[in-house]
Formats: sequence, structure tokens, C-alpha cells
Amino acid sequence: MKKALSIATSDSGAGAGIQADLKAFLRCGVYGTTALVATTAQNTVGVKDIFAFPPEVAVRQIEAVAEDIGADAVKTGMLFNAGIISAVAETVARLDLPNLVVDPVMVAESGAKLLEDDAVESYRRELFPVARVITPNANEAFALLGAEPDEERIEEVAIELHSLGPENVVVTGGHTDSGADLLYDGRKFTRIEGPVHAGGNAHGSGCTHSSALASFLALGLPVEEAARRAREVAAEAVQYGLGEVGAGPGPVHALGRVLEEAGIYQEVSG
Ligand SMILES: Nc1ncnc2c1ncn2[C@@H]1O[C@H](COP(=O)(O)OP(=O)(O)OP(=O)(O)O)[C@@H](O)[C@H]1O
Ligand SMILES: Cc1ncc(CO)c(N)n1
Repeated sequence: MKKALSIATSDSGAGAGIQADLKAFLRCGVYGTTALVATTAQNTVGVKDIFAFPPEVAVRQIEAVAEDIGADAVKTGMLFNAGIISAVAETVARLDLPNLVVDPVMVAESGAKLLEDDAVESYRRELFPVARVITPNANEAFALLGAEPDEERIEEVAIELHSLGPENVVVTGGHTDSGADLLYDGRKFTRIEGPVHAGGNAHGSGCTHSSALASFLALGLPVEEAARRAREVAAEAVQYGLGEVGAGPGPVHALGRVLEEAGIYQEVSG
């Protein structure tokens, strides 16, 4: 079985964060491991508290996973501060871990800030240069460049982000009118279209997408095919989103369709 490592933060409500990552890994058929860098006291309504661990906590977990289990791909989610981002970048490079997908999580669906202001520079200088793919959503793509959101300029922004060093940029479009993701590989743009599911139970869609992308890279797919399949998995997780869980936007359900096809969806979700 191929393996994927998530370096990210806990969401106590388990819709996003490291919990969403493990569900997405399972959905995609890879063995998921985790390095927890911080924890949130969070539910579907909002983020009440954030507790970050010292960077060494991340380093030791990544080393433990790498020396025994290994990783065919790695994804990073919420890393919260500059110290953690630097430590993760150094460790992933030192251990030569392949297929790094960086999801530069900045703001929660509920509006809470999930990244300290001075940490943006660490993403730009330290983590993006070692990434195979970065997956900002449209708002994050502009914020990473200190620019105001303007959908007309999305291609320019992808080019500018690519110049910071990642091999590929996927700007996710969950919050745009078209709902399309945009891949830029340094030469050409590819629009990744697909169904848009209304309903608003999309808490964790970004985490699910970046984990699915890492999974498909771990399985050996080329980036474009991995990005297409990742959008399908994320969209399907939104389609099966669990409105009945919590009072806020419900968590995505990465395994919804798989459970339905197995005939056990009602027992689990009903
Ligand atoms: N309503 C939707 N219908 C179909 N696909 C969606 C929908 N919302 C998001 N997606 C897909 O989910 C993936 C993540 O996109 P999005 O832009 O929402 O990420 P994000 O904003 O980082 O997520 P999060 O809200 O978890 O932080 C993308 O592939 C996107 O196309
Ligand atoms: C822990 C965590 N990671 C990522 C997100 C982004 O959705 C979130 N809300 N919480």
C-alpha cells in the first residue's frame, strides 16, 4: 500500500484538519500517517482556541514516520506560525521526502485566522521552493502576494506564485463563480472543471482536496491527472456533506459515496 503523511493541525470537530486528511487518504486507497503541529478547539460554528506545539514536536513525528513507515507523498495543512513552517521545510528537505503538496491554510471557513501574519514570508521563502504542488484557494492566492482579490487576475497570480519555486500551482475555485480549479505547471494553464454542489456543507473541502492530490501523487499519477481526480474527490465530499452535524456549515463526507455504494450509508449517516 502506498503511504501519505499529513503534517497539519487537529480540528476537534473533525470536519477539517488532520482528521479530514485521514478520511481523504482512506477514500483514495493510501495508508495515511500524521505529524500534528498544533490543535484547535473548533466546531462547525467557529475556532475557539489554537494551541501550537514547539516546532520540535513536528520534526520528531516526521522523523519517526520516515524512518519506519516512509512516505510516497506528503501534504501540509494548517502550520500556524513561522517556526513550524521553517522546521517542516527543513525536515522534509533533509529526509528527501517526495511529492510535497503544500496547502497554505490561512483562514477557516468560519472566518477565523489560522496563520500568523509574519508566517506568510516563511511559506514564500522556505516551503514553496520545495513543493511539488501548492494549493491555495483563490483568496489565499492573492493574500500570499499581498494583493486584493480580483478574479480577472487569477492567471497572473498563479504565475507569480510559481516564480516562488513550487513545480506546480493549483488555485482551488470552491469560492468562485465557476467552481473550477486552475493548474499552472510553469508552461501552461489547465482549467479543472466539474460539478458544483450547493448546500454549503463544505467545511474541510480544501483539506480533502490537498490530501486527495497527495494520495494520487503517491499512487504515481501525473500532476494533471492527480489534480483532476482530487477535484472529483473533494466535490463528491461536498455533495455528501453532513448538514446534520453541528449548527454551522457541515463537514464534508469523503466516504459518503463509497459507503452508499456499499449499502451502509444510512446506518452511518442517517
Ligand atoms: N460547492 C462545491 N462543489 C463542488 N466542488 C467544490 C465545492 N466547494 C469546493 N469544491 C472543491 O473542493 C476543493 C477545495 O476547494 P476550496 O476552494 O473550497 O478550498 P478551501 O477554501 O481551501 O477549503 P476550506 O473551506 O476547507 O478551507 C476544490 O477542488 C474545489 O473545486
Ligand atoms: C485544523 C484546521 N485545518 C484547516 C482548516 C481549514 O479549513 C481548519 N478549519 N482547521
